[in-house]
Amino acid sequence: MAYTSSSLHLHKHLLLPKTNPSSSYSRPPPPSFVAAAAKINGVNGHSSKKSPNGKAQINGDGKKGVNGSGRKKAAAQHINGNDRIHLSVSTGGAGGQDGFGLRVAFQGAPGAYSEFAAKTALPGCDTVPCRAFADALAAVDGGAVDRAILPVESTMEGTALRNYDLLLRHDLVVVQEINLFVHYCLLAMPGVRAAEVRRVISHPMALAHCGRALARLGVDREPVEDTAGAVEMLRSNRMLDTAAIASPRAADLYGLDVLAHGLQDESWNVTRFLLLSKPPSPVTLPMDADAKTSMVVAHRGGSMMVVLKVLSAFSSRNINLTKLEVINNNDGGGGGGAAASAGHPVMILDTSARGAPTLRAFPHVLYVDCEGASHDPRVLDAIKEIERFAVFVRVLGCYAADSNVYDLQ
Ligand SMILES: O=C(O)C(=O)C[C@]1(C(=O)O)C=C[C@@H](O)C=C1
Repeated sequence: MAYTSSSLHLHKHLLLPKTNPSSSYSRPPPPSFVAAAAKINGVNGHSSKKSPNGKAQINGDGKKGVNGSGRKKAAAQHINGNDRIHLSVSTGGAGGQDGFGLRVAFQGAPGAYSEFAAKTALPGCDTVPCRAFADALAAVDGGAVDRAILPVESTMEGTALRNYDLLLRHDLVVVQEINLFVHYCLLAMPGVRAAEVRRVISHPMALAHCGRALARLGVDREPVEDTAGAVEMLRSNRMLDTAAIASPRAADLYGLDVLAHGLQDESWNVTRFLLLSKPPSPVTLPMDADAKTSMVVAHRGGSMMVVLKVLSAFSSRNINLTKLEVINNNDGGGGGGAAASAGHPVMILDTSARGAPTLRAFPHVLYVDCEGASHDPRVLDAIKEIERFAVFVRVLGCYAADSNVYDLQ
């Protein structure tokens, strides 16, 4: 196989006992957007807070956003339960720490999970729907918006390699992480019964996450751009033999019936999103903050030895890793792996050199997230050590560590 990827999922929340969120799905969702942080036992002990955010919003294309129904009053919590960090974060430029005045691009129609993640990160922001993730990243890169939100991994699928591919091609920095609990519902036009459904449409990831339930239903599956886009399509074409997989919020937003809750094969289904900005990072963290640093390391191959050296660079300084993904493309010849870039080297924008940033091709790459800020001398030393044997290291961002998992209940 030309292109392989293996990951060590070191996310703390994956190591913790599973809650059973599906138990609460039998009741309909509350009418308002209330993102309640499900605190993860024993991780950081920080409590979550709620802050009012009742702003109705219309996105640039005239569509209503998450809070756009006019009757919705959003009560989203602060993203960081840790006051010390939260209070020290400044979003820079326009907008306060809750994101008021900031425009955040997301992929999908209003009501997509990505939009909820953006509103969880920055409750006061204005969300801007984009057709594709590439459009969302181009929008922030080009200055049309202030931030973009990107799903980068999920407990069910691992790393979203296509989205990493996109991220690495841009000169963007990670400014925040958000773990969102993703529970899927089967939505249909009002009055349609489950027995009448012949086809289910949704984002490919959602269809994959609900494979067993869909097999039980014996329906055709059709991928579309995003979950909320599926709902919108269903609604505008008044499809009576088709259902969509999307969030209960999307059902509420578009006025559809929820035929079934908690459709995902695994009850514990969390997607990790990154909030991206143009550099320099508008977020400043104090030296002693609980922070994370994300980086990409390109090397000459012989991966397992390199992996050991990378692990040693961190472990010898007592630095914990929260992610390590190994990407190898051995022949560069367009082979048939499962990843978006199967058979192709990873393209990374090199912003380190003087002059214009250049796109460079690397067949052997590691995606690494470590605990600690990029200005922490221990992290700096570890990176320096890695630079001695790696071909190239790019720090993708330094941000407040947030191991909470946010739920839309
Ligand atoms: O389609 C959406 O609603 C999205 O926000 C995208 C997306 C993804 O790409 O992973 C986000 C979270 C869910 O896992 C399903 C789909």
